[in-house]
Amino acid sequence: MPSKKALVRRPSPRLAEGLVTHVEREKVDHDLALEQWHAYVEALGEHGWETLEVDPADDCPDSVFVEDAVVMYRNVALITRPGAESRRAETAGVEEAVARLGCSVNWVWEPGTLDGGDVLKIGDTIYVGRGGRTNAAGVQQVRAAFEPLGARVVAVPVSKVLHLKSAVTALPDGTVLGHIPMTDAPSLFPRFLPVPEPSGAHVVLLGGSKLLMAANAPKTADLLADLGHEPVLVDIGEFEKLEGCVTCLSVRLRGLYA
Ligand SMILES: NC(=O)NCCC[C@H](N)C(=O)O
Repeated sequence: MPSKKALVRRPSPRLAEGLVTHVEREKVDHDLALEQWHAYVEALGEHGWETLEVDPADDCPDSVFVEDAVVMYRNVALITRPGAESRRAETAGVEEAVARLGCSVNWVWEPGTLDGGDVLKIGDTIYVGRGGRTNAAGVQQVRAAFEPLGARVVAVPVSKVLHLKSAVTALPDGTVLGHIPMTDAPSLFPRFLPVPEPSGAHVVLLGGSKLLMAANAPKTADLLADLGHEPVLVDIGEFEKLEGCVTCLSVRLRGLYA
């Protein structure tokens, strides 16, 4: 049975200083963010996920966005080299956490840069967004790490948003969900479902037909419920002010050899 463990990382006291690139800076309410983070972790737990906390990185404002520090494929963890220099110190704690869980560990090296938010896995196809955070050498290093294990890596341009997964994610049946104004090349995906809200493009697959989604995409939640999915809504508004979304607050580990 696949593992249902997920890594999460408690927000740094410096969260409000997190990077913003494509949005205007808005004041982040730290207490509310912490409350939203706990509710997010609880939602994972309620749906059968054992959450494991990576040691906090209090000096790194963006460390709560733990998915950017590692990409998992089967039992192999590829430790990233984040495109933003201020985020590079985040990876050490994540590396330790995945190594402790028995993953085989690999690294992205200079000149490569890669953020986990640019990597969308659908079965054995790994889409990698080449954009502001992930460069061509980073894409190539994902190929080198995972293609020998049976993956096929497809590079996708990203220019309108921070990460590939800010624009698109995928449903359990592999259909790619995206908000058209944020997506560079929807035609690259074999099945594409346009959604009416920017946050509606982000789903975390909880298992079965359950989809973890941001509460501020009600029209998309209705659309997906009407298609037979079961949206589970969480308010992550404070993280969205920093260009975070539901996907980036956890790393699900499904290929562990426990
Ligand atoms: N994978 C993600 O969507 N990560 C969000 C990262 C947000 C953070 N403020 C950043 O700019 O790096």
